[in-house]
Amino acid sequence: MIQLQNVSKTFVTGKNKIEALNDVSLEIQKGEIFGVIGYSGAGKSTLIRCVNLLEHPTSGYVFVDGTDIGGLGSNDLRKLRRKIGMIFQGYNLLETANVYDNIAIPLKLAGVPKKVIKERAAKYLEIVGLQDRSQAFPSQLSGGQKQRVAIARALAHEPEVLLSDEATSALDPATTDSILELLLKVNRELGITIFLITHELNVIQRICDRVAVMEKGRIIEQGSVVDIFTKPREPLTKQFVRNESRFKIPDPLLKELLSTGELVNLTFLGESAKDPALATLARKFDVLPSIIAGGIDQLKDQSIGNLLVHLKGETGKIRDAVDFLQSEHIIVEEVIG
Ligand SMILES: Nc1ncnc2c1ncn2[C@@H]1O[C@H](COP(=O)(O)OP(=O)(O)OP(=O)(O)O)[C@@H](O)[C@H]1O
Repeated sequence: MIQLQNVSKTFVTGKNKIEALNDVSLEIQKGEIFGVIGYSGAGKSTLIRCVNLLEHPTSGYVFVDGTDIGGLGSNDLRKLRRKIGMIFQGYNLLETANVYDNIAIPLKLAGVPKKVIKERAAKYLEIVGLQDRSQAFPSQLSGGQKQRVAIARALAHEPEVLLSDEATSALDPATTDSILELLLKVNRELGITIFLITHELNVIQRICDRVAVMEKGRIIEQGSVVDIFTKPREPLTKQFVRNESRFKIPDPLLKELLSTGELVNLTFLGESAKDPALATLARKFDVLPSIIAGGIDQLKDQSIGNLLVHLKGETGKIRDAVDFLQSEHIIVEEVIG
């Protein structure tokens, strides 16, 4: 649906040159939710803005539905932009217009007939759960409701793709969850492809199919959300994943546990969650496992179990036990002090 090929973007301000994007290549499939995660300044906003040419790449190509959008004239570009809706962290609503007009005015400017405008406003306000608030002004709405209006406004153009620029970053956790649920509904029920950028792993975890990690204008790692969660390779990816989902062991406890055995993080996926693997360690390998901590991460379509386990036994036997766990498709990571 969207392809970025070797996209670079350099901003020149006075004597300074900022390489906001450096040779970025990505492919977003039709119907998926694709997220880009990175810290502030990584280049995420610049990247997403290249998809609808709010920002023009310095070099490289952007294809939407097979069309090289860099080569489009202004008329065709306007048509293409109708295929692509966008929502923002700051909502970008017209404060002086009520909810209905926030949806209706852009449609009117796009030449949509009045009757269709009415139908679409009703339809999409219902989808976002604000059918009763069409006469309210943005100042009378909560942040979550404002984002719902912005989503309805974007959907009312019946786009194929929705771009989301940190849409939940200004919202509290419960409201974030409800907006993420809405984005999932938009993806599943309306079949809209979603390309989002965020600095919150929770957003990636809850709704994305695939993710790219961005640092200093480059994509440093990308893959399915499950792979990135279970087998992060790059230090930054590990930092995102561990901060969110791994156990923080107090130093004194860590020292004590390491002085009496080995400490391993076990990650269970799918079928491996059902095997009585830990019981086997004691029976077959003479290794005593003690569970120190445990948790479950819920991803979009599956859950991942995590256990922090202390293994007590002879070193050779612990090695055999770890080999056995790996043969059972459990991901084993040694915790070192
Ligand atoms: N219009 C601009 N002119 C000059 N520099 C810019 C411009 N837009 C972005 N930059 C610079 O490009 C780099 C990437 O910025 P960008 O906003 O894309 O990052 P980001 O990952 O989205 O971060 P944030 O979440 O803080 O916006 C930064 O160093 C930023 O200062």
